[in-house]
This record gives sequence, structure tokens and C-alpha cells, in this order.
Amino acid sequence: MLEEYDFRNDNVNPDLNMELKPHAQPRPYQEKSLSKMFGNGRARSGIIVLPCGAGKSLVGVSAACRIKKSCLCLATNAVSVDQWAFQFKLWSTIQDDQICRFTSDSKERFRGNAGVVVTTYNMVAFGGKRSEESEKIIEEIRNREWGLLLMDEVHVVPAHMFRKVISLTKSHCKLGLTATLVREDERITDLNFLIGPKLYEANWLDLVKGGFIANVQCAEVWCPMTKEFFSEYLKKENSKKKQALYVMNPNKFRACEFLIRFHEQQRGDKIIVFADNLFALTEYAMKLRKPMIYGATSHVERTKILQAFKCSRDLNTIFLSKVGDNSIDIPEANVIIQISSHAGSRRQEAQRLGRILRAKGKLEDRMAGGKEEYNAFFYSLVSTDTQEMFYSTKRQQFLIDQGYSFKVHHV
Ligand SMILES: Nc1ncnc2c1ncn2[C@@H]1O[C@H](COP(=O)(O)OP(=O)(O)OP(=O)(O)O)[C@@H](O)[C@H]1O
Repeated sequence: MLEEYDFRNDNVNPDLNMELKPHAQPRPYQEKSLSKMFGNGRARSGIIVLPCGAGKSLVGVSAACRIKKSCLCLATNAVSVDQWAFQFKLWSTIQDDQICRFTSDSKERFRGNAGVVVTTYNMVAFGGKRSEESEKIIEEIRNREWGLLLMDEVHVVPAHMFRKVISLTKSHCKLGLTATLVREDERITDLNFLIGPKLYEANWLDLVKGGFIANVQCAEVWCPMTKEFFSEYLKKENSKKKQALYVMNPNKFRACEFLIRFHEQQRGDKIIVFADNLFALTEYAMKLRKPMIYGATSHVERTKILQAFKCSRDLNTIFLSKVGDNSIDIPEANVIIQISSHAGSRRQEAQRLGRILRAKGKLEDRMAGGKEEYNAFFYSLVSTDTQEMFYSTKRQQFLIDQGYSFKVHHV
């Protein structure tokens, strides 16, 4: 049975006076996804899949504006909570005192009898001891009947946390948003069961043709192992060092150095280099004299680096560990170089590609037949004849299913 909410005839829950602002003009695919949700004048629960940078926020805010009841919006971390609160204010007429954030740093409450609360899955699901203030807010969240439960990045939240959040809150309609409906644990069916069916999935290449997301050239760069590294790689006693050897392969290092120089100097691009392996991240970043961000980088340092990367022409390349997969928002970047990754994760691959999908420049240049053919570049550096080749093929599967093709470059 599909869960449907007849929000117009809900006389029990107070209305929330909120409209889209006139400048908020949903694009055709955003409109289409909303029409799947509101097809018969009621709100249907389910999941909308749009690639990163295609504008999930406007879809979420539009859904809340149509239902016009209290809305609980769940994000994966505090940075996203701030972004969602900002997006609600950007696209809708919601008053400042009708929207509030609930995180460990901001414990706001809305005025009046209806509003929007933006918080994290963790804040709601947390089972430990809370401050008195948090306890009161969480009680309100649990006791209220929400018109809409808006759930961001549904593919990354562990299934048990979903169950908890859904069982702790009461909502008439649930909308899940995601860019990649793939999980390595194959628990996607749990999402359908807990939230609802997939309502709409945009075709990535159609969005590229329309100029709504960047046109990415994907390439796999095959780097032969040097003789010394390969003979070490083959030794039995080095089985634990295999990854370090194929990541630190000097030919791979040189390819990375070449690509950075080419994109910085010839095209004036902004580059992110991803490495999951911390040793490699540090070595590469130090040798190439570029800043890096990883789990232990302080908030102050991280902000300083990101600010310089965004605004200064002197800093065009940064190194990121997997902390950058989801939570760091860097719309300026248009080149990704992967030097090491999490085994065969298709989701990580898609998530990383998503970092550079934000379309830049003029719409008419980007559209099919426009001036720019490719305006973003995604490179995976792979040491040939090693395990990495196998992982790489698996990682690409999701993107290939979306219609991307990978060009192979030989070093
Ligand atoms: N209909 C629209 N009209 C104009 N700009 C839009 C529209 N929809 C989205 N955008 C812009 O596109 C950009 C991406 O939107 P948004 O941040 O919502 O993407 P997203 O799908 O949430 O991406 P990510 O997953 O990377 O966060 C933003 O700058 C947003 O303002």
C-alpha cells in the first residue's frame, strides 16, 4: 500500500504559512519529480533521486511549501543542517522565527504552532543522556505530528538508524532525497520499505545535455609499476604492504604531478586530490607542497584552507582524505584526481564525482552543442597489474550504468 497524505483536508495539524519565493522556479526535472510526489493532490511518500548539484534542496523546500504543515528535515551532519536552514530561507517565504536548527551547537525553537526543524539523524536517534534543554526539544520533536519528514542523503544513513528515527517520530509523509541509490550493503530495499518507493530518478546525461550539471570527462590513468615496486609487490612477505606499494608507485606520483600542473597552468582549474590512504595523502601533499585536510585537521585549519582554495588564485589544489566524500562543500572544484580509494565502493566513486558536478560558467556554453565540451575532469590513477585494477572496474559500475564512459590513458 502506498502511503498518501491528504494534507489539504488535514484539519488537525496547524498550517504553516510558507510559499516559494517568485525567483524559485523549479527546473523541468525538479517539477517532474514533484509531480510524481503530488500526482493526485495528495502527498505520496518515497524517494527522489537526483545527481549531486542538480538541486535537491529546492525539491525538498518545494515539497514542504506544498504541504504547508510542520516539517522535520533530517541531514547527516551539522554543516548540512546549516545548509538546509539556509536553503529554506533562500527559496521560501518562511519567517526566521518559524525555522530552527537543532544540533549540539544550536538549540533553537520555532515560535507559533507550526514550523520547520532542521536537525541530524544522530540527534534524533541518540539514545544516551542529553542536556535538559535538548531533552525538551527532542520531546517536542517526538510528540508532534509532522506533515513532512524530509530526509537528506538517505543512502548513507545506516538502516538501523532509519528504523529508529522513523519509529520515534510521527509523520504523515516521508520524502527521501539522494544522489545515488546504491549501497554496498545492498540494503536499498530497506529504504523502500521504510520510506516508500522510488518516485523519480533523473537521467544524469539528460541533465548534462540541458547544461544543468557539469559535463565530466572520466578517465582511468594506467600507471605501470616501476620495476623495484613491482618486485616488492610480488613478494609473499609483503602481502600487507601491497596497498602502500601500488599507491606509492613512483609512476603514479609522476602522473599526479603532471595532471596537477597541466590543469593548474593550462586551464586554470581547481583540483581536489583524493586519497583514502593517510600515509599516501601525507607523502603526496608534502612532496607536491599542497595543503591537505583529513580527519584530524582542526576546524580552524580546515576553514582556512577551504577559504583560500575557494577565493585565492594562489591555491588551486588541495588533498583530501575520505572526510571530503560527503561533508565538504566545494562548488569551485572542477577536477578530481583519485590516488587511492576504498576498495570497490561504487557509492564512493559516485559521491566523489558528485563533488564536481556543480555546473560552472554560462548555461549556453554548457548546453549540448555549446562552446565547452568538457568542463570537469575525473581521473582515477591505477597501478597496472595490481589489485587496484580489479577494484577500479567495480567502482566504476554505477557511473557506467548512468551512461558515463571511462577513457583509458596510458602513462
Ligand atoms: N531551479 C533552480 N533555479 C536556479 N538555481 C537552481 C535551481 N535548482 C538548483 N539550483 C542551484 O543549483 C545548485 C545546486 O543545488 P543544491 O545545493 O540543492 O544541489 P544538491 O542536489 O543538493 O547537491 P549536493 O548533493 O551536491 O548538495 C545551487 O547553487 C542551487 O542554488
